[in-house]
Amino acid sequence: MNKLSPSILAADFSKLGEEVKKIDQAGAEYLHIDVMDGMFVPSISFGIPVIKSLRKKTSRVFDVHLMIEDPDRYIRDFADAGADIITVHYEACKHLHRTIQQIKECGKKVCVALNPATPVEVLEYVLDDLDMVLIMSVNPGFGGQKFIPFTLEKLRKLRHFISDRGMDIDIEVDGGVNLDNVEDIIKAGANIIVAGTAVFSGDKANNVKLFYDKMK
Ligand SMILES: O=C(CO)[C@H](O)[C@H](O)COP(=O)(O)O
Ligand SMILES: [Fe+2]
Repeated sequence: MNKLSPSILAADFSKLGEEVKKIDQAGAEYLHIDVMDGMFVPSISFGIPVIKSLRKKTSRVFDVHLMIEDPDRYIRDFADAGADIITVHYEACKHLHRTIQQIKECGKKVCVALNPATPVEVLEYVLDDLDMVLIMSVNPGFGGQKFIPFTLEKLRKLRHFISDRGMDIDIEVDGGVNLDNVEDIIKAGANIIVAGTAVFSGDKANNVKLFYDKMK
């Protein structure tokens, strides 16, 4: 099933609770929460206290995208704050296998994100332990960037890589997704769609509806 995961990075932070309620009521099944540390990526966004307070506003799936160096230091804290899925970057983990086990020990779903330049083959030995793979379709760090076209081919490659191994795990795509490219992205193999700017600009509830119409 295809699902939408609106990225709150594009929301109005001065009324975050209301914005989250609006997209929840519009039917978005996931909430994409971008945590940035100013080290792995240039920006600093928000962290654990924000997730804790949002947890009181919605029971939707919290899809927490950690763009932080050495995420092992904070896995337990993000799990306790209310994350359902914890995504770590391949490029930010010194010992990826250990980090994945830590997330599983917290009882949370595990996702590994790959930057645009990272090949899908790096996941060979950990794929069995993953619930989802996140393909970055922009270089992480900012919302509102342009979708990088070669990542479509990468999505196709990953879908084959997974099915060749007799598996069926979620593929999430993140960065520059909009109503004009989402159908091609789904055709290429993604089934969890992150969209920030394209959901939070203008009529949010209608944008969620328009995405789900295209994602059928
Ligand atoms: O991880 C991210 C940036 O690093 C964001 O999730 C992503 O950029 C979504 O925003 P938009 O849809 O505006 O591109
Ligand atoms: Fe993200």
